[in-house]
Amino acid sequence: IQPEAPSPIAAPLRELPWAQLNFLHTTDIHGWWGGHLQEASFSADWGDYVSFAKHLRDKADADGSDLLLIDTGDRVEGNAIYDSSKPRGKFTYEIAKEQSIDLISSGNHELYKANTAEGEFFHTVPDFKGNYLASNLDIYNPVSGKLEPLAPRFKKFTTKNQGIRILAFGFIFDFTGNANNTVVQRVEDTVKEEWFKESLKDKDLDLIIVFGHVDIRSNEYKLLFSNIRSSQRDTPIQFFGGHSHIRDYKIFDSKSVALESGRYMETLGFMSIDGLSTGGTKKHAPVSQKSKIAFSRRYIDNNLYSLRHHSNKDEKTFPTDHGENVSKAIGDARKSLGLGERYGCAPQDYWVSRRPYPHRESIFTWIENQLLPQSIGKSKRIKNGGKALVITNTGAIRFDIFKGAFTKDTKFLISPFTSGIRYVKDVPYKAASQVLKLLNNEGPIMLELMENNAFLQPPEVFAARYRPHIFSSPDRIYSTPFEKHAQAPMAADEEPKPFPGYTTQDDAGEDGDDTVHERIEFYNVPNCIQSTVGFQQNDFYEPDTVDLMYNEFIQQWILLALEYVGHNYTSDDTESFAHGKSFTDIMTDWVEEHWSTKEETCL
Ligand SMILES: Nc1ccn([C@@H]2O[C@H](COP(=O)(O)O)[C@@H](O)[C@H]2O)c(=O)n1
Repeated sequence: IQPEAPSPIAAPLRELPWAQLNFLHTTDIHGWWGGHLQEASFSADWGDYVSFAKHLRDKADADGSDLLLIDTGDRVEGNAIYDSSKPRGKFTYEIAKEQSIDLISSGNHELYKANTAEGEFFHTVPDFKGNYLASNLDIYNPVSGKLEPLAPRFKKFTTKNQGIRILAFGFIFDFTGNANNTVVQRVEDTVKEEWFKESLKDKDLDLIIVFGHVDIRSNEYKLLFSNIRSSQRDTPIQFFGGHSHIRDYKIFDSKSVALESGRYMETLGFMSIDGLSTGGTKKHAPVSQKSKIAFSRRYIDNNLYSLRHHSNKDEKTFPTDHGENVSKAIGDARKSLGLGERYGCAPQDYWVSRRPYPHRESIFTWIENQLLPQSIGKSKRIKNGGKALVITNTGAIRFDIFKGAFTKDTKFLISPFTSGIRYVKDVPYKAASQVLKLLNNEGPIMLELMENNAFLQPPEVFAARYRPHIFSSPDRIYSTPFEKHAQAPMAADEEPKPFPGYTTQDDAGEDGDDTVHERIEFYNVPNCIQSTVGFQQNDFYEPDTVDLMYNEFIQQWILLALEYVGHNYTSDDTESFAHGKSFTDIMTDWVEEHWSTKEETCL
């Protein structure tokens, strides 16, 4: 645990359903190696995970069962430890490789920029040699220039204790936003490949694992399931997914299920299978002689109260030397990056999706009404009487702002990306004012986004397209007041009481979370929000033209929307605002100017 992390809090827990074959699954870590330093529920760090996995491995060795660790990508971008280091990712690879991961794959964030994909090639792939799989991902070898698989396409192996013979594939969804040094092959094309069909002819298998950076309810996994099932009629198939940042579990058929394990080191997904055949040479008799296959899942809140409980350890016996060294290395990296540097004090909480939009506690309402108008309003063009519409995608904002200190750490949690703001000058207002609607409503742009597997909302919100039940209904707004610090210390004889946190509903019911929590509200937000800048309250007439400004990440969709309303602009018609200053820096400057750093407002 990091020295500044809040202490773990006692809570009612559900046990881990330990079985013949067990898994720990992480996904979408996005650089949160240090855990959450403002939330007790998720305050354990990567070093604690190293200790936890060691205890569970020992347990498996002691009772003759097996444990496998899986990570399904998006390890980078989203936390100061990755994004504020120079070069970006300087500490990430060294920290990640301290965990012994059995199956690992790439996410889309490893591929947005060419040098991040090269980071995989030069670091993560060799660090996890033999365990990194890339079933549908190629890279132009940075040394030879030749296109080649980033890592092996598949792997067959036998588990250490039970002798379970496993065939594993590591996929990424049909991502189209990658830099041009990688090639993602669509899943529908990959399943037609000879190597894939050939690998499925193997009759000496006890289990197939499909893991990857893929929403477990996506068309890609649907297709993989039907394809594999048609040649392996009876073999159990275990899927692990990611990308949508949520906890979820899907049942495909009586012998096939899928687990997705959240985001940002909040969740350690636990999965177990009983009743598998064991065709390999096994060192131990099967743990249980169940003839029927049985799957179980648990989503572990990543904090020391949970981790100690599930490993049957206490404060003294839980930390291993290895784990403590990893925690120290994370702490040293954080210190060297100066992440405690304070830019201001947030006067209140601002939420991504715990409040509806618009709302005075919505982070998007703050950006729309204060941050963007006040920052862009200072520009010469606006001061000289110009007007602008400024559009940004909600998915660019990655996390909530908590009342109190806004530090260098906070800056990158909220907005880790390097994108600046660009604009098209003097766009006819009639056209410019239709763009937001086109980006947000069902229609041609939305169809294009879907076809490109691109999205502009936060991933958790986008996940609702397959799971509408995750949204709160608007009339629940204040029915369960959220109190961040509701976790009162317990008296020694008191039973732990539930406090707000994850309350997951999945295909197996509502008992998946290891910690019994009270529900937190979750609201929809649009693809994009828009600020109007330079308009006066008493403006009577519409302007003829405005500057149409936008987060550069969404340029292709802005230009497409303009084309749809009859105005063809190309990227040559666009200019960068403030010499390409990133949105992240624009936000930080605003915070420095408007939110006092005085100690007493930071309590
Ligand atoms: N440079 C970037 C990269 C991504 N986004 C937005 O992030 C969302 C996707 O996040 P995942 O972690 O699920 O890959 C999506 O809304 C993108 O629009 C961005 O704004 N800038």
